[in-house]
Amino acid sequence: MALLTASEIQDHLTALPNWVLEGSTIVCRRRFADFITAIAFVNQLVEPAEAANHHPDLEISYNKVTITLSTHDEGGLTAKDFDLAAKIDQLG
Ligand SMILES: C[C@H](O)[C@H](O)[C@H]1CNC2=NC(N)=NC(=O)C2=N1
Repeated sequence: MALLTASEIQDHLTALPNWVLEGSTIVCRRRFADFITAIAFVNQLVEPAEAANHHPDLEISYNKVTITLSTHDEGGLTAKDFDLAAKIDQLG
């Protein structure tokens, strides 16, 4: 899958306001009531990630989850990242 151009990335980000561009990745930071709720959210990521064969990088700090997406195989952002970001935005 082809790397997106800067202009394509900006268009996708406009449609996904919870995500920010950080280097060659997009990042979403979520805060939950507590650790259990944060982990429950992380568990919800498994199904869409496996279905897409596309996996987020995750950082968990108590009730905060940082989700970082990029296409490792391509070394940057592709449509796969924005497709998964949109699915993640639908999760609780
Ligand atoms: C072999 C396997 O299809 C690849 O390594 C997949 C798995 N999950 C992946 N996830 C992400 N984020 N980027 C990839 O390039 C990637 N590649």
